Amino acid sequence: MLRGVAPLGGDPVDLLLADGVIAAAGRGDIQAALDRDAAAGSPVVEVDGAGLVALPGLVDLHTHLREPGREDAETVGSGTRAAALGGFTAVHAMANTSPVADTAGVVEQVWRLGRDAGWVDVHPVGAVSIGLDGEHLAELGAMAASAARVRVFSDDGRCVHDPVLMRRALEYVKAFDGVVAQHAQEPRLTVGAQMHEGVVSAELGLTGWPAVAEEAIIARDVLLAEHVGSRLHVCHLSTAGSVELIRWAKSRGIDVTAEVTPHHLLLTDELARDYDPVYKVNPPLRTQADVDAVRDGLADGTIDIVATDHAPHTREDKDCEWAAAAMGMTGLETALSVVQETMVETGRMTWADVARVLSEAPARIGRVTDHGRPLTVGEPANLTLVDPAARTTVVPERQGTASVNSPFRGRELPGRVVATFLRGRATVLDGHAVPAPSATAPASGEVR
Ligand SMILES: NC(=O)N[C@@H](CC(=O)O)C(=O)O
Repeated sequence: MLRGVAPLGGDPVDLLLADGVIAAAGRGDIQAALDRDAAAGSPVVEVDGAGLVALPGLVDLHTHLREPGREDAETVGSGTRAAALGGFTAVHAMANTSPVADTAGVVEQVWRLGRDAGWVDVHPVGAVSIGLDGEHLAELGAMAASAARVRVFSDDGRCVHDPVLMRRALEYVKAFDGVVAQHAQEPRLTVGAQMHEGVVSAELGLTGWPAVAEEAIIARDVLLAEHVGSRLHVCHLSTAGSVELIRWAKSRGIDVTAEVTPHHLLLTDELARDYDPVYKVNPPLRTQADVDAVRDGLADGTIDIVATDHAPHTREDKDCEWAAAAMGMTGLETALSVVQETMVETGRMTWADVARVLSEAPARIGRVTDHGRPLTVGEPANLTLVDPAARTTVVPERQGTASVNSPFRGRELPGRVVATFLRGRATVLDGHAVPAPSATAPASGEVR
């Protein structure tokens, strides 16, 4: 029973979660349902929701869980616990694992690990090309037909740079309503790239990653998507020019969606000046003009979603000189706070907009039908409760993720995830992770 929560920041109501769904909403109805449950001896957990905003459980279209292969950086268990702590109830696990998730066998393994961990629903992303080699199409149909029901395909970490392979992938996924999520990076324009190409890279003497390398691929791909009449999704869009291209493509009716990461909404390439590799990421942090453009694009709907690109790396891979360090930063546990700071507190977005970009739209793009739903009676009880008045200082060592490469270390951010519910069961209560009861134990974490 959630007392006095504010769905999407609106008027407070009581929500009764039972049998995996929102069983009742309001006041009088709830008391009658509660009395029935108490008489039946059902366990009742009460949450005082005063001051809390209720959002549909967040859905991440872009998470690196690292298992199989790099369990020293993250496992499906640690990564999905981090996700729950960040308010997520579903994540899409990227395919750049070892082995690569390019067969039905690997995607089913990741899906099963997620189900057994029980923190969030894990939807594996299938690789577009075998071994991410960019040459041979992977078994997309077999992955779509597997138990993991893959609908999102991506070589993320690498760009599908061959236009013929990209065209084939776009054509092929139509058969099962899939989508190709492109990591837009023209490889020839970014050989040896270390950071955004601009004033700062010139001053630091680091090889630049020019905006045009992203924009050239996006321009090509929206035209390919139009030509074959398929769905295209653009991963971690980062430049002002990319926003303009997506705006143009949408105005032509091209079926394209785009994501921006929390770090590209807040941080700039100026941070590279102290050569701390925690700020090294792909695509790189850009300029303030780019940050302003992606905020505008997200606010006006050109950019559809915020996706974390949670990319955990070990200390060995990050605590070294800039040029040798791996690219990527963690993000699951700070995403909502960064969106609150950059979009809500600046007056650009409401909590209903936050629900759209962090839950409803990513669920729709990934064809996840039981997440991103309205908070109304009869809907699956996948939701998160946020205290927008709280402020939290980021301490990576205290987070759920197994890696500590957060670019927000020491920064105070607004908002705190107080509770998360997956089909009515609390995965987070009072800001702490609540492990799933084993399959045989009574459902004591279930909230009524
Ligand atoms: N975003 C990153 O900087 N890194 C990602 C892959 C990628 O998107 O390049 C990773 O897997 O580490």
